[in-house]
Amino acid sequence: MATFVDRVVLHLQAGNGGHGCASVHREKFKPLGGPDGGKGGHGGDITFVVDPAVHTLLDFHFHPHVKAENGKGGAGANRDGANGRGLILKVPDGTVVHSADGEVLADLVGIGATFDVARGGRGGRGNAALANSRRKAPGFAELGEPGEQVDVVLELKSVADVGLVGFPSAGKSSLIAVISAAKPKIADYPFTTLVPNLGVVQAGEHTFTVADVPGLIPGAATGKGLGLEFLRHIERCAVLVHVIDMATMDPGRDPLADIDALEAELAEYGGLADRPRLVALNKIDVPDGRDLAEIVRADVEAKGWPVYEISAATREGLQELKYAMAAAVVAHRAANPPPEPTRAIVRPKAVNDTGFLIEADADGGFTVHGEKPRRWVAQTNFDNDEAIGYLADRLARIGVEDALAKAGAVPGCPVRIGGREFDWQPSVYAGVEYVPGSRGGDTRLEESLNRASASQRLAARKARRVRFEDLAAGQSTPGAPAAAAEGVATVGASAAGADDADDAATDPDAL
Ligand SMILES: Nc1nc2c(ncn2[C@@H]2O[C@H](COP(=O)(O)OP(=O)(O)OP(=O)(O)O)[C@@H](O)[C@H]2O)c(=O)[nH]1
Ligand SMILES: [Mg+2]
Repeated sequence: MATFVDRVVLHLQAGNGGHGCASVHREKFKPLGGPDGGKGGHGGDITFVVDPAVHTLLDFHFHPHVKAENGKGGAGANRDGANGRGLILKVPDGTVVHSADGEVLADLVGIGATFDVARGGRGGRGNAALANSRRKAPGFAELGEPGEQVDVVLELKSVADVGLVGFPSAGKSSLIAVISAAKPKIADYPFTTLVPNLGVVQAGEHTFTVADVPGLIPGAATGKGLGLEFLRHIERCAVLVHVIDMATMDPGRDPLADIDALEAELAEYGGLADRPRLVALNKIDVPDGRDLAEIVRADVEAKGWPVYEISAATREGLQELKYAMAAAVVAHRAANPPPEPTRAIVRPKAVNDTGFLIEADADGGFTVHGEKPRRWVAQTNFDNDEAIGYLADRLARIGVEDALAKAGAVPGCPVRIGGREFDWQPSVYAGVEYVPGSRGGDTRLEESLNRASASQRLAARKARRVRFEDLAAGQSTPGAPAAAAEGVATVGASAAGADDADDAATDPDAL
């Protein structure tokens, strides 16, 4: 029988985005025909899907490193790169996905349940897409983003209808072997069963699954023996069957004490109180076994649970037990319709796509947190000055530069964004000359203050109009030519102002 693997650590790497391309269109008699670099394809995602044909996590055990395909790079003539193929990993029903630090990311129950676990990186834009009215022929393109890299722990909680509960060597594996086609290991030493065995049982027209799990000893709920392994698998069973050993020679153990000990562990684990119980008194074929069973039967029945005297060795009493199990499972199914497969699971990580946050570091530097700054840094080719300037423009536009200045950054101090470290040089990358003024002042601000205000410009325009009207009326004055020249200059200045505003409003990089 194939090894049953119910816990694996997986290292997942979604595909990287393809790089955008920087290319210039060339044609005869048209040497510089404009930018035509295409964008890179997106990297492939990694998704878990519950598949009915998969029963263990064994495949992942042998292949714990999984990588989806990268996006292809863009090319000239506006050719976009192909997207990387996504990977669909088939997992068994009842797989729980944990993050490396133990947080439950998804609980995959029901055929078809899916979970997008690692997202591929976005492809970079080519220089054709980066061109705008100001930057007509960008000599750079965006890099593709790296795909998400995550480590997860997959854990399989068996989804069986009936769980067999009992002390080690009570005969649980022997029972599942005789009522189903499962061939578990059976031996006369405790903890023979280390991982659960699942068997399919047919009773009349009903079919159900039975899980034989490792033996339980007192203290299991706190981790003794293989207790937690055992309890994890019992958690999802609809019906529990106590398998009680009628032939144990251990001093201090008797059937009722065994049941009480098992119940105490189940109660400590919690959440199992509502499961219907059956009691199978096993090994009645041994001398005294049958007598013992008859003696304790009444006491067990007093707990309100149906009792079956069986022998896994001689197969006595198995039919009644099988039919009783089937009846309990059918009753449970009728009361609890099968769970809807979880198709869309909201990713637990909140994606902040709006802003950024500045954190002061111990060494006098600053770290900028935020989805956009992180992504923009990842998209930047640091071998290309134009691309670096573009990054600085983008960061300045959402206010990172101002916020750093406010937080107390001084030129030259380290600023960390998306795992990279920069020396902060305000506005230099953006190509704007920064001339430090007096403390609290800024020469650029003073220049703009010297400009005529809107009301002054309006007054000048009115004055001009009056003079033109005067001219039209034929009242020539000696000051008119000078006034006309002043008017032209004013108009020119305001037109330049409008240009600035237009650029800022239509710049697609604000995205
Ligand atoms: N005489 C007799 N022996 C049995 C019967 N059922 C099981 N045994 C024996 O009891 C021993 C333990 O059986 P297992 O089926 O391995 O017990 P288990 O409950 O699965 O034990 P663990 O896996 O260790 O928890 C084996 O030697 C079996 O042959 C029975 O009905 N009659
Ligand atoms: Mg066993």
